[in-house]
Amino acid sequence: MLQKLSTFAGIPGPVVTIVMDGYGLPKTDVGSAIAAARKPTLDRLFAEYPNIRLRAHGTAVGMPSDDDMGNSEVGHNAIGAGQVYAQGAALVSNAIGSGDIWQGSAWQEIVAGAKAGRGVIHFIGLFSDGNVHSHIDHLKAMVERAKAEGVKTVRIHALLDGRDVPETSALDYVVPFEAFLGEISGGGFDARIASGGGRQYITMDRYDANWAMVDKGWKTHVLGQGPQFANATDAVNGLRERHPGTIDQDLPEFVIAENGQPIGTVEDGDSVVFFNFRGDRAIEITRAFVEASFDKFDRVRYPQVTFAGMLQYDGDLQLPKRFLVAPPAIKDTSGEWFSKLGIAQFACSETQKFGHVTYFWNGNRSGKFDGETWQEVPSDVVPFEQRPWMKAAEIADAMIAAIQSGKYKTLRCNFANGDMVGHTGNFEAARIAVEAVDLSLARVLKAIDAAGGVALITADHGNADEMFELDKKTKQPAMNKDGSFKAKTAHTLNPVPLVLYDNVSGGKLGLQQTETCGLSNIAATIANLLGYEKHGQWDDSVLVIK
Ligand SMILES: O=C(O)[C@H](O)COP(=O)(O)O
Ligand SMILES: [Mn+2]
Ligand SMILES: [Mn+2]
Repeated sequence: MLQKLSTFAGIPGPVVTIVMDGYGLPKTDVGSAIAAARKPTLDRLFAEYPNIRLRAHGTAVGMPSDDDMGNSEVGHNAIGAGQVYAQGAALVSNAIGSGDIWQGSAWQEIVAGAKAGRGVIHFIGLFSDGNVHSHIDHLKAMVERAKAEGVKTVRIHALLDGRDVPETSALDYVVPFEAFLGEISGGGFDARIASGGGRQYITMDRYDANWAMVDKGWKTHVLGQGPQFANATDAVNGLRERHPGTIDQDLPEFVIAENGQPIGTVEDGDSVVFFNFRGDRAIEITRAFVEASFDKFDRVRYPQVTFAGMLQYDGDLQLPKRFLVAPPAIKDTSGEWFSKLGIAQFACSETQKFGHVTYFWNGNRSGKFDGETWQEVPSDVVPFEQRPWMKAAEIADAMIAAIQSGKYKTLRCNFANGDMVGHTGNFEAARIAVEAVDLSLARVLKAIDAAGGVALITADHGNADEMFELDKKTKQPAMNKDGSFKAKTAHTLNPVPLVLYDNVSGGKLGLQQTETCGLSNIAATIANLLGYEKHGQWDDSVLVIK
C-alpha cells in the first residue's frame, strides 16, 4: 500500500489532471498556433502559478532515441504508470536487431502458413519512418527475411502517412522502396506494393470513430477494389493530379493491377502481417481479419488467413492472438494503486482520445479498476479543421458535473484539440483549437476552486506549437515552391508544461524543475497531492512542500 506522507495531509478537494493533447512549449513563437492564440486563462496560469517543463519525447517516454518525437500512446503510458517502459518502437527494433523475432512461433507460423498455401505474405501498415505506429525499416527486414525463408510472393499494402512525417512526403518512401523491391525480386521471388491509400482515409480508424474507413481499407487491400495504377509511384502521382491540394494522409485508395487484375488480393491460405506496432489504429482492421462473426461492415469475402500483428494490440482482449513481438508489460500504474487505496477516479475525453486517457493511462488495460468511472463524449466525424473546437465544451461539462458530484478524489481528462487539429496542418484552425481549450479550462478551474481542489495542467507531447516546418538555418518557416509556408502536421520534440493550479494550500506547494523531469514524474506528484508517498517503482514527484 502507498504510505501516508508525514509532512502533508493532502488537498481537501479533488486533484484534477488535465492533459492538453499536443500542447508543447516551442523555442520560438514563429509558427506556433499556441503563441498566436488568445488564451487569457493559460497566460494567467503561466504568469501566476508554479510551472515547469517536462520532457515528453525520446528516451524520456521509452522511445529508441531522443530524435523520436513523443506520441499519445507513450505519453499517456508514462503519465499513468509513473514509469518509463521500452515501447513498441524500441522493442521491435531490438527484436529485429537480435534476430529474436525470426525465432518466435508467430513469425514461423506466418512463413509456414504462406508456404502451405499459395506462398503469399501480405504486409499491411503505415508506410513511413515516423516511428509512432510503425517503421519502414521493420517492413524491409521482414521482406528480406521472407525471401531468405523461401516465401515466393510478398504483397505490401501501404498506408501513406503525412501525419507523423512531412505532409507530402509519400514519394520519399514509395520511390526508394519500389526500387528495393525491384532489386530483391527475381529468381522466383516477387515482392511488390499491391494497394494503399491515405491513413486518414482508409484502414487506420481508432476507437470505433469511423468504421467506414476500415470498410474502405478492406475493400482496397483484401478485395482489390479501387482506382487502378501500374505501381505505387504512379498511384501517388496520379492521385495527386486528380485531387490537387490533398495531403498524403487524406489521399484516396489505390490498387495496383496488371491487365486489369489487382495483383495483391488476399486469398484463402495467405499470411497477413499488420506491421504497425501501436495498437489504437490497428485494432479495427485486426478485428476484421480475426473475428469469424463480424458485424461492423460487410466483408463480402472472408479469406481464411494466418494473421499476425507486429505487437498484441489489446492484451485483455488478446487481439490478435498471434503477434511477432510482445508488448511492454506495464505494471503498478497509478490507476491500480489509487484504486487499492479506495480512491474514486474519473476519466473523460472525446472518442478520439478516450482510449488514451483510459486504456493507455492504465498501462494498456481495457477494464476499469474498482472505483473508476469513465465517460466518453462522442467525437465529430468531420475533418477537424472544420470544427476545431471539437468537444472541448462537452468535456468541460462532464468534468464540472463530476467535480460537483463530490464523488471523485482524482479526475483526469484529455482535451484533444491541439493535437487533432494540429495534425491537419491548418494554422488558423489550430489557433482556434487552442482558444477552445482555454475557454473550457477556465470553466473547469472554477469548479475546482469551488470544490477546494487543485489541478495539474500538462500535455502528452507537442503539436500545435509548430505548425510549419522551420528552415534549419534561418529558423523561419520553410516555403513551398508556390511561396506558401510548408505545413507541419507531425508532433514536435518540444517539452510540455506542468502547471500546478493551487488556490488551496496558501503557497505551501510548488513544483521543482529538474534537468531530467518528464511525464513519468506526474503520477508521484498526484500521489503527493493526495497525501501519499509515491509507489516504489514510480519516478520521483516534482511537488515541493514548503
Ligand atoms: O495516430 C495519430 O493520429 C498520429 O500518428 C499520432 O498522434 P497521437 O499519438 O497524438 O495519437
Ligand atoms: Mn497526444
Ligand atoms: Mn497526435
